[in-house]
Amino acid sequence: MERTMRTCASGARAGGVLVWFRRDLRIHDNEVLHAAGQRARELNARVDFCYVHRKEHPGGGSSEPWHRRQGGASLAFLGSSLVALNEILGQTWGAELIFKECEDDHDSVVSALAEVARACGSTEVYFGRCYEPKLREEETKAQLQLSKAHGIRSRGFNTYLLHEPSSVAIDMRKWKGHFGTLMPFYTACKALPGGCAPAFPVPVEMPVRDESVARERGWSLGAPSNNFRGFLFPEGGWVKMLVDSWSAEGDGLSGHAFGEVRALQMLAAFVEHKMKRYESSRGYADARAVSKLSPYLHFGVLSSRYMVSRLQKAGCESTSKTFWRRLVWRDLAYWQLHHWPLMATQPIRSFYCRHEWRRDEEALEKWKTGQTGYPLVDAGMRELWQTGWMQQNARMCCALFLTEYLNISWAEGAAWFHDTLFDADLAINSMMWQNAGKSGLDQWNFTVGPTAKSLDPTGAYIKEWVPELRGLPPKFLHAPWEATEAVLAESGVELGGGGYPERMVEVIDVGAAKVRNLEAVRKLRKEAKEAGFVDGDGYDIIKAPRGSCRGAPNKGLVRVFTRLDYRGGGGGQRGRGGQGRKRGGGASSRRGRNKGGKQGGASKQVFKQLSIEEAFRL
Ligand SMILES: Cc1cc2nc3c(=O)[nH]c(=O)nc-3n(C[C@H](O)[C@H](O)[C@H](O)COP(=O)(O)OP(=O)(O)OC[C@H]3O[C@@H](n4cnc5c(N)ncnc54)[C@H](O)[C@@H]3O)c2cc1C
Repeated sequence: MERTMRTCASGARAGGVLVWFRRDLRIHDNEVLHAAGQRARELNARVDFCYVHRKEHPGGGSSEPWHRRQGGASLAFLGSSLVALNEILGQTWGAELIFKECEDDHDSVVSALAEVARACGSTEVYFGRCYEPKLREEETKAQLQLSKAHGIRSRGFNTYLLHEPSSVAIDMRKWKGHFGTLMPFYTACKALPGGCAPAFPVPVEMPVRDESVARERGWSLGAPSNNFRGFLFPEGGWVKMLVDSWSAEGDGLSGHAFGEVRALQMLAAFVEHKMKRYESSRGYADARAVSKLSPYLHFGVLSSRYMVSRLQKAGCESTSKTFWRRLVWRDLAYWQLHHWPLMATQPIRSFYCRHEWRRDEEALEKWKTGQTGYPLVDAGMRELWQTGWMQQNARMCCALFLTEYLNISWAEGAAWFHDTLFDADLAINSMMWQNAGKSGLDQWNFTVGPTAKSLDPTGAYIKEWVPELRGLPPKFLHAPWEATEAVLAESGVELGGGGYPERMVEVIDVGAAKVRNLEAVRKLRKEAKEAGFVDGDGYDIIKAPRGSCRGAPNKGLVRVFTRLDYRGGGGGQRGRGGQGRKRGGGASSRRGRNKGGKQGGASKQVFKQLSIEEAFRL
C-alpha cells in the first residue's frame, strides 16, 4: 500500500464527509473511502473517520455477565481490529479513528453519529451497508434521521458481499431441483449483469485534518490501544486467552495480529502454501489446509471481493473448486438471512418448530465445556473455548453431536457458538445450525460421528486439546473406552473419577441415540404431511419468500432437499458408524441430488384442500 500523508489545505471550509466504519474495517477495496475522498475534494473539505460502538454487541441482547454475552468472543476480535484500523489510518494518511460509544438502540447511534459529524463539520456521512436485520434497520433509520433532524446527507455502499442479497433471485423455470441450495444460488449469481465488481485499490490521497477532533473533545481514539482494551477487555481471563491465542499465531507473519495487514498476509500465505492442498486436506480438524480468514471476513477487515480477485489471479477455480465457492456460500448465508430475518431462532421449514427437542441443562453444559466423554467432540469444544475458532468439519461433528445424538435444539448450539466464536456471524452460523437441526434449506446429507477418524487420523488434534488422554496409544484416542484396564493403567489414563469423563449415558449407544432423533423428525414430518408440507415424493415443501425466486410453480411453494431416511427410505447418509462422507469432507457436492424430479408432485392436491395462509399458520 502506498503511504501518502495529505492534510487539508488551511482555510478549508466546513462541510466534509464523515466515514462511518461498520463491517468494513479496512482501507483496501473500500469504495466508501474512494467516494468520501472524491466528494471531500469536490467540497474542498476533509474526510473524518469514526466507529460507533453500541454497548451491547449487535448479535446480543442477553443480560448475562459480559463474557457470556452473545458475541462475546467476536467482540474481542472487533476491539483488536479497531486498534489495527486506527493504526493503519494513521500510518497511511495521518488520520485518526474516532471511537464513539453509545447505548444499544438506533436513536443513540444516530445521535452519536450526528454529534461526531457536528464536531467535525461534516455535512455528509458515507458508510458500508450491513446485512443483518438489526444493522439494516439501523442504517435505514440513521439515513432518515440524519437527513430530517440534522440536514446531513448519507450514502451507503456494498463493501461486504460479492452480491447484494436482494438482487439474487433463483429462476425456477430453469432450475428443476431443490430450492435454495448452493448450486441454484451460484447459477443465479453468475447470471447477474456485470458479475462481481472489481476491487478498489487503496486511495493514494485522502484529504484529512491536521488537528485531532477527538482529543479536543476528550473522545476516545483508536490509539493508544488502551482505550479499546480498557473497554472491551474488562475481565482479562477468557478474552485475554482468546486474543493471546491469536496473537501467538505466527506462521512467520509479522505485524498486528488482527488488522488488514495480517489478513492480507494470511491470504497470500494461503494461496502460496495451502490452496493446492485444500481439496484433499481441508477436512482435517487441525486446520492444516484452511485459511482461518473467517473472523477477518466477518468484520470486513478483509474484503471478499478483493479475495476473489486474488484467488482468480492464482487460478483457484481450477486448483480448488471448493475454495473458489466458499465465498458464494458466504453470500448464500446472507441471502438466506435477507429472506428469513428470524432464522437465528426460527426454523426456515416452519413446521420443524414442532420437533420435540430434549431440554437437558446438564447435558448441554457438558457439551459446552468439552466434557462429553467423546474425545473428538471435547477437543473441538475446548479449542472453541480457548481460541474462539474451530475447523468446519469439527464444527459439524460438534453440532451433529448436539442435535442428532443428544437431540438438543440447534438453537442452543447456535447461541453458544455465537457467543464463543471469534468469527461469530449471524448469517453463516444460523444457516449452518439450521442445517444441522434439519430445519434449514440444506439438510446435511451426511454425518460426522463423534468417533470419526477422518478428521484426526493420527489423534494429534485430540492429544492437543484433551491432555488427559495424551498417554494413550493412538488407536484408542477416539474411543478410550475400548482400551483395557491394563492399557489405561500403563498409559496413565483414568476414565471417570478425577480423570477424563466417562461417555454421557444417553449417548453410550450412539446408534440408539440417532434413532431417537430420527423418530422425532419422522413424527413431526407425519404431521407436516397431513398439513400439506410434504409432497407426494416425500420432500418438504416451503413457501419461497417474495423476491427469492422467479417462476416458481404452485404460488411460490417449492421443494427443498429432504434426506432419504426422513422420506422413509433406508439410511439417508453415506458412511457407517458415524464416519464422515469423505476425507475432504464438506457439506456440498451431492452428485445428482439436485436433479430432484418433478416439482410439487402430489402436494398440489394437498394444498388445494388447505389455503396457503392456513397451511402457514400451523
Ligand atoms: C455449526 C457451524 C457453525 C458455523 N458458524 C460460523 C460462523 O459463525 N462464522 C463463520 O464465518 N463461519 C461459520 N461456519 C462455517 C465454517 O465452519 C467457517 O467459515 C470456517 O470453518 C472458517 O474457517 P476458514 O476461514 O479457515 O475457512 P475456509 O475453509 O478457509 O473458507 C474461507 C472462507 O469462506 C467462508 N466459508 C467457509 N465455509 C463456509 C460455509 N459453510 N458457509 C458460509 N461461508 C463459509 C468463510 O468466510 C471462510 O473464512 C460454521 C460452520 C458450522 C458447521
